[in-house]
Amino acid sequence: TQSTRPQRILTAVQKNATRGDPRSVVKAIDHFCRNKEWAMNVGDEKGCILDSVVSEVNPATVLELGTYCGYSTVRIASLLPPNAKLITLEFNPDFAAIARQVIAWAGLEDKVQLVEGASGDWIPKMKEQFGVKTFDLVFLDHWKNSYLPDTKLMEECGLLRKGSVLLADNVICPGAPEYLEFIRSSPRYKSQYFKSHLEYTKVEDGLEKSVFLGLVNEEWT
Ligand SMILES: Cc1ncnc2c1ncn2[C@@H]1O[C@H](/C=C/CNC(=O)c2cc(-c3ccc(F)cc3)cc(O)c2O)[C@@H](O)[C@H]1O
Ligand SMILES: [Mg+2]
Repeated sequence: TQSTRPQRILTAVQKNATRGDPRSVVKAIDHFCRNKEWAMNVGDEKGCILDSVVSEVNPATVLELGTYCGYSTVRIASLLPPNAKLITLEFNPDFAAIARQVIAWAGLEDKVQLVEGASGDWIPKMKEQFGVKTFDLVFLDHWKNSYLPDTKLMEECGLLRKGSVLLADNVICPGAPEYLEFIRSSPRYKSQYFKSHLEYTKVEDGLEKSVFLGLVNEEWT
C-alpha cells in the first residue's frame, strides 16, 4: 500500500535522526521537507522564533493545538524545564499515531501528553482530566478558523491567567483574519507580530504572540 507523507516523514526521522536527540529529529524533518516533500511543519525559520518565545516564557504548562507529525511538539518539549508538561491535541488518528512515534524517537514521551480528539471537545475537560489550572503558553497551529473560537473557549474555561502567552502560526499564510482582527483589537491582549516566511519557502508568513492581560477593568463598568 502507498505510504502517506507523515509516514515518509517518520521514516526519514528513523533513518537520519539519533534516538533521544530532539535536535537531530528536528533537523531530519526539516531536511526531508526542504529537499524531498514540503509539509506543514512550523519549520526551521519560524521554529527559531517559537524556540525564543518558549525560552522566554519558560512554561510549566503548554497546550499545543494541532500536533500533525509532532515537529513543533518536539521543538517545544526539548526546551521545557524539568517537570513541565506539554499537552498536544490532534484529532486525526493517523497523524496522532505518527506523532507519537516521532515524539518517542526524540525521547520526549515523559514531557508530552498527546490527546486524540477535537480541541473544542477537550479544552473544557483540561482541568478535570489533566489537573491543569492554567496554561503558561498555547501554540495554535491547527485549522485556522478554529483559532478564534478556541481562544474564546480557553478564556471561558478559565485556562488563561494574566501573563499567559498565545503564539499563533500562519497568521499571514494561509492566514487567520478573524483571529488577528479579534486579538489585535481586544483590550485583554497585548499582541506582537513576528514577520517570517512560510516553512521551507520565501512566501511571507509570521507568528502572532499575544499576552493575555486578564479581565481589564473597563469590563466591570
Ligand atoms: C479542531 C482540531 N482539533 C484537533 N486537531 C485539529 C483540529 N483542527 C485541525 N487539527 C489537526 O491539526 C493539523 C492541522 C493543521 C492545519 N494547518 C494548516 O492548514 C497549515 C497550512 C499551511 C499551508 C500554507 C500554504 C499552502 F500553500 C498550503 C498549506 C501551512 C501551515 O503551517 C499550516 O499549519 C492536522 O494535524 C489536523 O488533523
Ligand atoms: Mg502551521
